[in-house]
Amino acid sequence: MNFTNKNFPELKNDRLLRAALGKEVDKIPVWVMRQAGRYLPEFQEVRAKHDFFTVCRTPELACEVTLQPLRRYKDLDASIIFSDILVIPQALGMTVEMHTGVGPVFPKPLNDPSEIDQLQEEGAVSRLLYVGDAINLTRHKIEGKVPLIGFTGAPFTLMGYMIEGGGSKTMSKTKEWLEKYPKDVHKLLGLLTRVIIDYLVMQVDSGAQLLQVFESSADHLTRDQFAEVAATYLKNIRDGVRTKLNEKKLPQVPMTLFAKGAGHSLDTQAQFGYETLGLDWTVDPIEARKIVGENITLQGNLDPQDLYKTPEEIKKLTVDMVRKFGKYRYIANLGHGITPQTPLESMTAFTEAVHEAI
Ligand SMILES: Cc1c2[nH]c(c1CCC(=O)O)Cc1[nH]c(c(CCC(=O)O)c1C)Cc1[nH]c(c(CCC(=O)O)c1C)Cc1[nH]c(c(C)c1CCC(=O)O)C2
Repeated sequence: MNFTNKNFPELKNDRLLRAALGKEVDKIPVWVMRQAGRYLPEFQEVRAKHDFFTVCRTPELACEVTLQPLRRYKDLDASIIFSDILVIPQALGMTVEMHTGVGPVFPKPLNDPSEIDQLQEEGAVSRLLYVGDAINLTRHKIEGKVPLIGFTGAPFTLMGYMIEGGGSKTMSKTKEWLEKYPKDVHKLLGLLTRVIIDYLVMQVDSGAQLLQVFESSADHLTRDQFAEVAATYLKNIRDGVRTKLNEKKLPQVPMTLFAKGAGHSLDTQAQFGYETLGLDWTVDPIEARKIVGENITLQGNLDPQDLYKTPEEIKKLTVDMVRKFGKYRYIANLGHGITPQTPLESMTAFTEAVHEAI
C-alpha cells in the first residue's frame, strides 16, 4: 500500500470546516469525541482480535474503525482519525500498554527529572509516520463524505500521564513535580511542544483537514496553574503549526483546543489563536460566548451522561443546548468522550436532533 498519494476525493460536506472558519452553514455540524469506540459492537469486534495499539499502528485497521461510526450514523459531519494521545510518549521511547478495564499503563513512568534526558526527541515524528499513513488511507477511503480530523494530546496532559504512569484521580506526583522541579517541568513541556508541532504538521501533510488539541487533564489545574503550565505551550503550538505549514507550503487548517475543565480560563484560551474552543458540559454556552467574543467558534457540550436518557429526553436536551449556542460559529459535540455503555440509539437521537434543531 502506498500512503503518499495526495490526490484525495473532493470534500462533499464542508459544514465542519465552514463553522470552524466562521462561514455560514445550512445545518449545524455535529460529531462526537470518541465516536469510534467501545459503544460500537463493530469496534468491539475489531478489538477482540487486535490489541489497542496494534489497531492504532495498522493503517487498514485504524481506517476501518475511523469509518465505522460514519456507516452507522448518517448525520455525522466529521470523522476523527483513530489513534491515541499516548502515541507521543511511545515515540519518545516510553512503553505504554492499554489494559482492559484499567486504561493506559506505563510500566516505567518518569520517576525523576533526570530521566527527561533519556527521552528520544530526535526522530520522534519519524516513529509516528504510521499515524500519517492511517490519515492518508482514510482520506481516500472516506470518499470526501466528511472532513478528517487529526489530533494530539497537549503538553501538560501528556506530561501528567508520563509522570503518573497512567490515569490519575489526583495527579499528586505531577503536582509534586510542579512544586519541586519547576525548571524540569518547563523543560519537559518545551520538549513535548516541539514534538507536537512537528507531529501536527506531519498530520496535515498526510491529509488531516482540521486539528484538535486535547488538554484533557486541565481539570486538575486552577486558573493560575493553567496560566503557568498550559497557556504558553498551547499558544506556541497554534503559532508553531501556522508558521511551519507556511514554511512547508502546506495548506493552513483550522485548529480546535479542548481544555477540559478550563472553563475558568476561557478569556485566556481565546487569546491563543485557535479557531475553535471546545467546552465541557460544566460551561454555560451563553456565558462562554460573552467571554470569547464573536470571532471564535465554540464546540460542545452535552453531558455524555445525558446519552443514558431516553431518545425523547436526549432530543429535548440537545435542542435546548443548540438554541443556546445558536447557528453562528458553532459545532455540536458532547462535553467529553462518549462512554462505552452508551446505547446505540442515543447517538442517533443526538446527531439527528442537532440537524433538526435550527
Ligand atoms: C486522555 C486521552 C487518552 N486518549 C485520548 C484522550 C483525550 C480525550 C479524552 O480526554 O477522552 C484521545 C483519544 N483516544 C481515542 C481517540 C479516538 C478517536 C475518537 O475520538 O473516536 C481519541 C481522540 C481512542 C481510544 N482510547 C482508548 C479507547 C478505549 C480502549 C480500548 O479500546 O480498549 C479508545 C477507543 C483508551 C484510552 N486512552 C486514554 C485513556 C485515558 C484511555 C482509557 C479510557 C477508556 O478506557 O475509555 C488516553
